[in-house]
Amino acid sequence: MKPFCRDTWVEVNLDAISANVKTFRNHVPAETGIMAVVKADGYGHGSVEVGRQALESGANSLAVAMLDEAIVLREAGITAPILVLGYTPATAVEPASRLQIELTAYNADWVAEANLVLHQAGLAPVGIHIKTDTGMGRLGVRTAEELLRVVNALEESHKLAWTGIFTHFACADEPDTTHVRRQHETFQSLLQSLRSAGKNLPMIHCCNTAAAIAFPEWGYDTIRLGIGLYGLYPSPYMKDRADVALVPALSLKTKIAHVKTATNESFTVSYGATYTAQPGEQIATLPIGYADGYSRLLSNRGEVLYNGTRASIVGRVCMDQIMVRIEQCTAEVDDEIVLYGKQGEDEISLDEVAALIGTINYEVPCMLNYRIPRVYYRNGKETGVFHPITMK
Ligand SMILES: Cc1ncc(COP(=O)(O)O)cc1O
Repeated sequence: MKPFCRDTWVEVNLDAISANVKTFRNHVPAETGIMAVVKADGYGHGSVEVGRQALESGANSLAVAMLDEAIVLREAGITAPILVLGYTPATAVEPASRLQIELTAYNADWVAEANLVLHQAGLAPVGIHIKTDTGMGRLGVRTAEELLRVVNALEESHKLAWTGIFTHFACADEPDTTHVRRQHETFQSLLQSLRSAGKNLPMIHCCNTAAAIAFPEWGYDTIRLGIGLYGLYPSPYMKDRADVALVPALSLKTKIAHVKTATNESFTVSYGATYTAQPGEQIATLPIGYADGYSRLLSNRGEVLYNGTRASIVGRVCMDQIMVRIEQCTAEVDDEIVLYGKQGEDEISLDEVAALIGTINYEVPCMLNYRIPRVYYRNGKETGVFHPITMK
């Protein structure tokens, strides 16, 4: 029995994940590792399968946004180092010890509280990466004094080990490098302040995909590879630079559920009757909608691929279905449609969809939710399916 009952699915090309890891492997210095960022369920691609493939292809560790995401990876049997990049409440740190997951810290009081929680539970020490805020304005210490306080608190702790220090860039994907260079200089100054205080520095990292592309020499001990892992560029500017050739890994496909031909001038389509089909137009109904994470902003604007050619979305995107106009009028039920990805000589890229709905390519795959199964391919063959609705 097929593991899903609706013919709408995401295809993830694991060969693309592998190729993208190897591209960055060759782009950054040999001594720089690769930390594959698989937060948000692998940017919508599936964190377990993408994480496994990235590690097999040369990544050294994984990163996620929250401890819950790291637990999923450990429960799937992944034993590689995992770093939680976001905030973890001190009261919630026990699983990080039990499953040996590294956490991020930037506050001496948090260190003391987390140390007490682990001490009272009699658990093993947890590795901690200190986050510095050099200009992202999100999480992290901002001054050398704060930083030294956190380092000293970690050194006094018996249940937390200082294993890394990092920062995150806000504008590394832009042509004007003023901000990113200023952030890197601030980061270097903070690192130097610790060396001057006699501290030996653990793992150092600062590069996201954009900085890894533009400043590979800032790789330090590892880059944190997110969007580039999935074959997407952080910005149009980074794509135009063409420093690295990336292969998009995700496609979104469905099959026609119903076909009809407009018979008269009053043939309106979808809620609000915002589209009137001309007599003779062929309208196909597709089983995907905004409740799947396919944006309603594509109403009367988006396009899909049928038989290698474009078909316009007509009418409003519904919760579970959309309608498209088939120009050749040759469509039949069960014909395959590509919503994101390639078909024939054409491609509907995530960049194109993101521009249409006024967002960035990062958000488009992250929107695809639990209702859509992920089907994985390697060497052109299906290797597995993960369907959140029916599988744990
Ligand atoms: C702290 C942190 N680090 C790294 C990333 C990955 O960024 P890209 O997807 O742009 O590579 C995200 C993030 O929040």
